[in-house]
Amino acid sequence: MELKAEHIKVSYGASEVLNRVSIHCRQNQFVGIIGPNGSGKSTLLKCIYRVLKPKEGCIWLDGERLQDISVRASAKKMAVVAQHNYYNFEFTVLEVVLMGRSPHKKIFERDNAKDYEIAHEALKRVGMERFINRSFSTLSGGEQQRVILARALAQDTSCLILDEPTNHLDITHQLQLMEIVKNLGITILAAIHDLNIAVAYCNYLYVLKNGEIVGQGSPEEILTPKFLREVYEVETEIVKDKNGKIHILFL
Ligand SMILES: Nc1ncnc2c1ncn2[C@@H]1O[C@H](COP(=O)(O)OP(=O)(O)OP(=O)(O)O)[C@@H](O)[C@H]1O
Repeated sequence: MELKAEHIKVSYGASEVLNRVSIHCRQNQFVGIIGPNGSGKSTLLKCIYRVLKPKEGCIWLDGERLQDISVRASAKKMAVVAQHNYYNFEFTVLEVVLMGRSPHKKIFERDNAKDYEIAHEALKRVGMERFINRSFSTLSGGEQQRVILARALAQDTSCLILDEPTNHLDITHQLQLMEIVKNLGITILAAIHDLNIAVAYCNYLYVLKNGEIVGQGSPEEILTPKFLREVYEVETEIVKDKNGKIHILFL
């Protein structure tokens, strides 16, 4: 699926948080959004997954304007792993993952054997099948994050939006999540803090600072010590490993 955001403007009261931000995720590209705290990454993603309505600008899914598509129809195309996941009621892990199936069902249609199979498979993929009957609220932050990824996998979409997906995860599960997501072979848009994770998995990066895109390109093209100094005010050294992949050392 192709995803485009054009000239997105968002303000909270008098303060402008996004100023005419445009991004383009081509089909099956893994696109990262990086940038300092408060630069507007989550706000941009929230506009895309319909939690926020931009003041100006337009979002396109496969050439259709998001505002012209029903929420159910967009949920069939786009799944979300957000930063914070709260439920007001007690749900088991299985119930949370089954929620991923709801865009595919009619109102009041019950989950069927195929839905259960898909949910089990998704939980297995993220290594959470043994927690299937646990209450979601009793899980650790990292376990919850993996269940939310399972819910997104069960949604079976051609686009996945991730807001700092590795936040709560230890290094094993950070890499596991990124590998799972990459291997889906679908369009991915992810806000990522860890620059080395972004380098390792993204084909293309957008850099946000103070609500504006200040850089874009492949990680190798844009992540230079000079650019990182300008954006993050840190000193770095870029090294290449034996496969030619770059790694950022913070000095
Ligand atoms: N509901 C709100 N009301 C007022 N200001 C808000 C609101 N939500 C976000 N902001 C502000 O908008 C700016 C952008 O926030 P956003 O969460 O998009 O940044 P971010 O780049 O995702 O940050 P982080 O890396 O810290 O998660 C911040 O200055 C934040 O304080």
